[in-house]
Amino acid sequence: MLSDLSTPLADSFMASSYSLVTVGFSIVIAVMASYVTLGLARRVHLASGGIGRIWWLIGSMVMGTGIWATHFIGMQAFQLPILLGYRGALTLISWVAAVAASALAFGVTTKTEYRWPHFVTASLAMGGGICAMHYLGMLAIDMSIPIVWNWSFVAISVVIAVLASATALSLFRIMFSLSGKKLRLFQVLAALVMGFAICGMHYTGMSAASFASGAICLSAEALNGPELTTIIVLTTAMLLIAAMFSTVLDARLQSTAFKLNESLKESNSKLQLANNELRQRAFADPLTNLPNRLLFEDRLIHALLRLERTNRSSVKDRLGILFVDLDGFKPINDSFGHAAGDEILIGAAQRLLAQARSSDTVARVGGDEFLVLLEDAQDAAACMAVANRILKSLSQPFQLGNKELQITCSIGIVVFPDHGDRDHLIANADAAMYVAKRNGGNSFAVFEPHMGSDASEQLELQSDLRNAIQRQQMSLHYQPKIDGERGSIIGVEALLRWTHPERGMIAPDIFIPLAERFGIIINLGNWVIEEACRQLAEWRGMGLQMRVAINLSVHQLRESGLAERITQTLQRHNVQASQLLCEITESVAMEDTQATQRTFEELRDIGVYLSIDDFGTGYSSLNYLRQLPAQQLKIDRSFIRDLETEEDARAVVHAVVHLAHALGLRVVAEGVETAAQRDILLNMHCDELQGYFYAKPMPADRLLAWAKGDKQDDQADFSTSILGGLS
Ligand SMILES: Nc1nc2c(ncn2[C@@H]2O[C@H](COP(=O)(O)O[C@H]3[C@@H](O)[C@H](n4cnc5c(=O)[nH]c(N)nc54)O[C@@H]3COP(=O)(O)O)[C@@H](O)[C@H]2O)c(=O)[nH]1
Repeated sequence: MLSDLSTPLADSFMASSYSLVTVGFSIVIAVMASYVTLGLARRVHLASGGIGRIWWLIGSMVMGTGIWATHFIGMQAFQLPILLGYRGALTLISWVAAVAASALAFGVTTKTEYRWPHFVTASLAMGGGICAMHYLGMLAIDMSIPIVWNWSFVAISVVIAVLASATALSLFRIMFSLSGKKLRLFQVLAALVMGFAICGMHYTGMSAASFASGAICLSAEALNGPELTTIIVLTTAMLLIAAMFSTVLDARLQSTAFKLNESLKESNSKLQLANNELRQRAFADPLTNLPNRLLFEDRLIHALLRLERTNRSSVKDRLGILFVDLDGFKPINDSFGHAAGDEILIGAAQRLLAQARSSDTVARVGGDEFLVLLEDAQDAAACMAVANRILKSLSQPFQLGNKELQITCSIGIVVFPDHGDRDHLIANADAAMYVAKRNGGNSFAVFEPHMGSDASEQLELQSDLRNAIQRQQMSLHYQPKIDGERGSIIGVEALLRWTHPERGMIAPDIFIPLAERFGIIINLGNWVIEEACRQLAEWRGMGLQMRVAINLSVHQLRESGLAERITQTLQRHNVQASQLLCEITESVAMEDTQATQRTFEELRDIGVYLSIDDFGTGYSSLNYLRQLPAQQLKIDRSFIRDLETEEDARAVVHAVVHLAHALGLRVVAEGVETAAQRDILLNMHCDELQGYFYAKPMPADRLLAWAKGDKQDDQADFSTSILGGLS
């Protein structure tokens, strides 16, 4: 079908017409080429490196070829009375121009950085490329009379090409941020606008050209006719189909890759969450959410490394560690239940955090044990200030429902680098804490070397201690107690001794705390009960009636069945219960009042005598002590030491003697070292006296020899036994 679309400029020009089908075909080619190219160009934007460059090359070829094909198909639709043909070289150059312009335009538009200058460059390149291709293509027609140009139409064709390209590229740019249906819509829109740019330019450009009547085409024998159309159509169609196919394939691959990537991201984030959870569990205490020992040690290592870096030339900065152990936590847990215990622990953790700075670390490292790492502590005084705040804060009552519970704590302090090397800091803080605890709790102690906390040494010692009984390294030494009125021996205190094969005699001050901490004290205590009863039986066989005092640890008090065990041991050795006296230090009695009360009553029931040891060192409630079925009160030797020099000490001892007598208790003074002390105590009507003035603790056989006269002149006589003298 032919249609006259031309506007002849004058009679001297040939009439022209268009085949509408071929025009339509050229438009389809232009739109399709644009659609495929935009898809490819999007691949360029999404892909990276070499792949992106390949897509860019293919896209530029498809677009360039599309423009070029649109032009030549448009030329096939253009009908003149003469046959037109095209010079090969210029035809090729026009193709190169179209491909190059497309390459430039898409190269710029697909860049991540895209501003106004990029937009203008791309639009000019695209529009200019379409025009260049068209007019080079027209130049390839070699006419005997040159084509006459209407320059206004030429200009309009250029404007159409540039503006439509700019619009198409803008739509194309928007496509980058879209997906799904919107993306397809914008791709179609951009392809239509780009198709309009190519065709609009071409057909406007063709209206600008007039062919003179009588002119002939000198290149008519070059590229021409239906063959040319077939070649163009087939090449273009194949190129478009191949490009479209590869775009779809790539889109699928990209989408699969995208999905894989997304699922990988999702798996990664799940993995990350799981990792965080594991980390949290590995490094945090689940009850209080505080760091656990592992995390504390890690933070400590880092803090020490930082400190070592800043202190390279001299000690400028220090760090402190506070070992905080709650006093009396176990009884609360036992009496009020674990839920109450948990609440106390959570509350204690919060109070500790409130006393620390945000740069400090508060960790829970055991049942009721906490560690506080004070970074940038200036000195021990700064740590002590924090310790004081903690003591104050923890001693405030805890509100549990309608109950008010009160606890205290013991704190051990170490300062690095003053108190030992990095590997022993926590052990040293622990040792200092233990000293604070043994001093009655609710206090702190700063580490001193004699606290003997060398961790490896302690480990070695405790392992030796476990075998000490079996290896017969344990023995009891006995220190006489002298009756104040009669001046004769009224009994002895059995004191445990450990003869270590390499270290020699180890003092109970060192191994008893170790035994308590490592759970060996029960065995040792049982051995003491057994040995004391055996010795009593042996002495009885020799005609000596003796009362032996043994020391009980808080752990023994808490153990159920102590009274039963003592009863069985007494029976086995056929010893009267009244021959055994159990000493419990005041602070132990106060630490676990329920256990003390219960055990004291059981021991009283079986007939064993009871004594409150080291009286005056703890924070006793006299009302509570009054309720304990004890027969004796032993005044701590620190008061006896100061009797001669300090009026205060005399006043205290005097008051204690009166108080004890008022409560029906006998009073024992320990640590009597001088005759003057003895005289003062006797004047105060102290019932019993014990101390180096009379005799140091000694093995049973030495005690016998000593009793038979192997002693200094003014020392007590062991010749008579007065068992039964106590009421
Ligand atoms: N749970 C158990 N504790 C025990 C047992 N055996 C001993 N211990 C406790 O160990 C602490 C140290 O005991 P030790 O080194 O034996 O010291 C005792 C005496 O030697 C000492 N003492 C006695 N007289 C004087 C004196 O005049 N001056 C002076 N400086 N020290 C003296 O006092 C210790 C006895 O104290 P106490 O028990 O308070 O009467 C000590 O706390 C023991 O209790 C055991 O088997 N189980």
